[in-house]
Amino acid sequence: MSNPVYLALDLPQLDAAKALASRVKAHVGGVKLGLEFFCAHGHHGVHEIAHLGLPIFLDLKLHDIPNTVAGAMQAIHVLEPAIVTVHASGGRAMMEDAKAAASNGTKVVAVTMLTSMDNRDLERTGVKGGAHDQVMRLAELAEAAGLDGIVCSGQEVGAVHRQWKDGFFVVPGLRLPGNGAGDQKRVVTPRQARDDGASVLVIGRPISRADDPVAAAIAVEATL
Ligand SMILES: O=C(O)c1cc(=O)[nH]c(=O)n1[C@@H]1O[C@H](COP(=O)(O)O)[C@@H](O)[C@H]1O
Repeated sequence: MSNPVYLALDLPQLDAAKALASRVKAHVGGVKLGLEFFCAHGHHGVHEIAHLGLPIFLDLKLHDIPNTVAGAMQAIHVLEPAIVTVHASGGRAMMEDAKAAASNGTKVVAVTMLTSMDNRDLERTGVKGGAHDQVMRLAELAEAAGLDGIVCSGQEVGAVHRQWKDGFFVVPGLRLPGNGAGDQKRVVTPRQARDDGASVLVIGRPISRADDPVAAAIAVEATL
């Protein structure tokens, strides 16, 4: 099985991001370029990282009216991303149009409830019922809209996987014992997420901020 770990390159400097990705390349299955990277370096930055030959997960978390999201999807065809994110809370029509506008080779996945939120945070946004209910509800909506899968925490991926057998599940908020959680609140280990059905394991700071990122990537790989 190929390595399910995607390294989140949340770094402000393009040179530093390129250097980090090329150092850990042999120990990850792909790289994730998110809002910080894309706002700073745009298409040029994505092309630069693509030269390394790893699959690219473009984590843009699109969330707007259907027409605007579809337009954004078309504008990134040229980057040939393996995976792109939209927000499930944008609704069914937005997700349908996002999928219709994406390239055939791109998986479109919907962010359900950010791993940086707990039940209290969710309730403050006006949503009752807790993380499990919210993720299950939005996963059902994403599946009905024809998306490839969702993003959720490792605490919900087992239940979602039982309900959506052939879904593609992206799980961030992963930590080895001893790693600081930082701003993440719904955290599990990479191994637990994989065993519960995650297709992709997103890991950033435990590797990118480690004293020795290569050793940290190897340590994650060794647990899988
Ligand atoms: O869509 C994501 O990738 C994402 C969704 C989510 O709910 N939580 C989450 O942390 N992420 C991303 O996953 C990465 C996690 O980074 P670390 O917490 O440093 O491992 C970041 O790049 C986040 O943008």
